[in-house]
Amino acid sequence: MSTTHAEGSVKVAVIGVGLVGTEFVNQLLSFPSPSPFRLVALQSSKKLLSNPDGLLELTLSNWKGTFDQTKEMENLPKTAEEKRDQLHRCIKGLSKLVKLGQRVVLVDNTSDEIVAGSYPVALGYGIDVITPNKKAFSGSAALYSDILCVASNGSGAEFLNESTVGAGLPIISTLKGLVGTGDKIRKIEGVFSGTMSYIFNKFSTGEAGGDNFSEVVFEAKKAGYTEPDPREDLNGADVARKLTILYRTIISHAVDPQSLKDSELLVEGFKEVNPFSLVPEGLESVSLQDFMDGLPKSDAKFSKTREDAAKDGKVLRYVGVVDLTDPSKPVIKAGLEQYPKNHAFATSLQGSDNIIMFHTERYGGRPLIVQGAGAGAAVTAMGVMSDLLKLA
Ligand SMILES: NC(=O)C1=CN([C@@H]2O[C@H](COP(=O)(O)OP(=O)(O)OC[C@H]3O[C@@H](n4cnc5c(N)ncnc54)[C@H](OP(=O)(O)O)[C@@H]3O)[C@@H](O)[C@H]2O)C=CC1
Ligand SMILES: N[C@@H](CC=O)C(=O)O
Ligand code: NA
Repeated sequence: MSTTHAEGSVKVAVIGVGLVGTEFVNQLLSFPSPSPFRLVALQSSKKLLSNPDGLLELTLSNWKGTFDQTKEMENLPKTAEEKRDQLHRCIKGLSKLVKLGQRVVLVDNTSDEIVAGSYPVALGYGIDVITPNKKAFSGSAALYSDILCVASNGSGAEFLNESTVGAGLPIISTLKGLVGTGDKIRKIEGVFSGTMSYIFNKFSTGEAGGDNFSEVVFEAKKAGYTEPDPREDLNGADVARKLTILYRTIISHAVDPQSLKDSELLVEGFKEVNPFSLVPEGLESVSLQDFMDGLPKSDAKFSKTREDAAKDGKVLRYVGVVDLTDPSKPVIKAGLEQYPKNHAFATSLQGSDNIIMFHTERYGGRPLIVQGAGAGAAVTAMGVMSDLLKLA
């Protein structure tokens, strides 16, 4: 059945058609008619499907086949500079639709730094940016403040990044609601990694014995919870990125972006957080395959840590904290902690669940808590779709 489109529909250009991107396009094309959205471009690292008049006639049942059959781009960009130029040309092409008075959204479903670095260009052309990609908001303060400045300079374009923290869970929107209405954040703490949650919910139940550490890591990868390279999860970088995003969302609220200093925004982003790493020594820089092959050698060490905690009646959980109790000395940290078996982090989490507690002035001694699946294609794409709905 063909989809009809609402007058003045939002034009959507998708970059990144992997796990999350594929599910996102499925959700977009499942939207009931008349759909407020119209796909105008689909791009992977090798293929670009677009139409000079800006519209793609794709349906839920034919889009994947059509994209798979699309020929690879000629003269594929090789260097970072070539990739950036190619991307900027595509964004400039999209800006023609903006000039015609249409709302255009770039949906970045990659984990690519170069794509993330192009957000100021897109926003500058009046193209909205929606993404689950954490790179732009957790990297250098220079890029982050560029994004804030361009987004506030009157082009009317917005950036929305709900799925960068807690996947589809309403974490960013809850935080914006709290700070936007004048509440004071004292501390945000919780289990922020779907991968780490899955691993420790299965690996450390408080009982002796159980699966090997490497087995549960491979299961988390197979389930689509990990980053393309699971070391990004295991070394704490992914949690550090999420904590950086939350911290920056708080401090950039209601402040003129021009007045924010890079030092306030963490000059080097997540690299300043220094999380505890679970990647065994010697496997940090080897190929992904060598890492996977080498991980089982550390199983005994992880089992010992689990048994030591179990002897004290405790379980292991990987937890992150943004502590603003003293706002002049923010503390951002992430690491492997031990919790009693009756603690909320031990009893209430299953699968890839995240649990995030907002301790604020208004909520007093009983924090506002958001909990649920924090990784996986379906829930992540839902968060991206829900951001898109805010613009429709
Ligand atoms: N998986 C999850 O549960 C969650 C993921 N996220 C985030 O969502 C994003 C996507 O994750 P996921 O779908 O799992 O990752 P995948 O690796 O499955 O997909 C990423 C896609 O991006 C494409 N890509 C990479 N670089 C470029 C580029 N320069 N231009 C065009 N396309 C490019 C790749 O194309 P090709 O195949 O051609 O190489 C690939 O298909 C990541 O940023 C991740 O952190 C956020 C929350 C949860
Ligand atoms: N790899 C991430 C995916 C979501 O951000 C995680 O495990 O949480
Ligand atoms: Na979220």
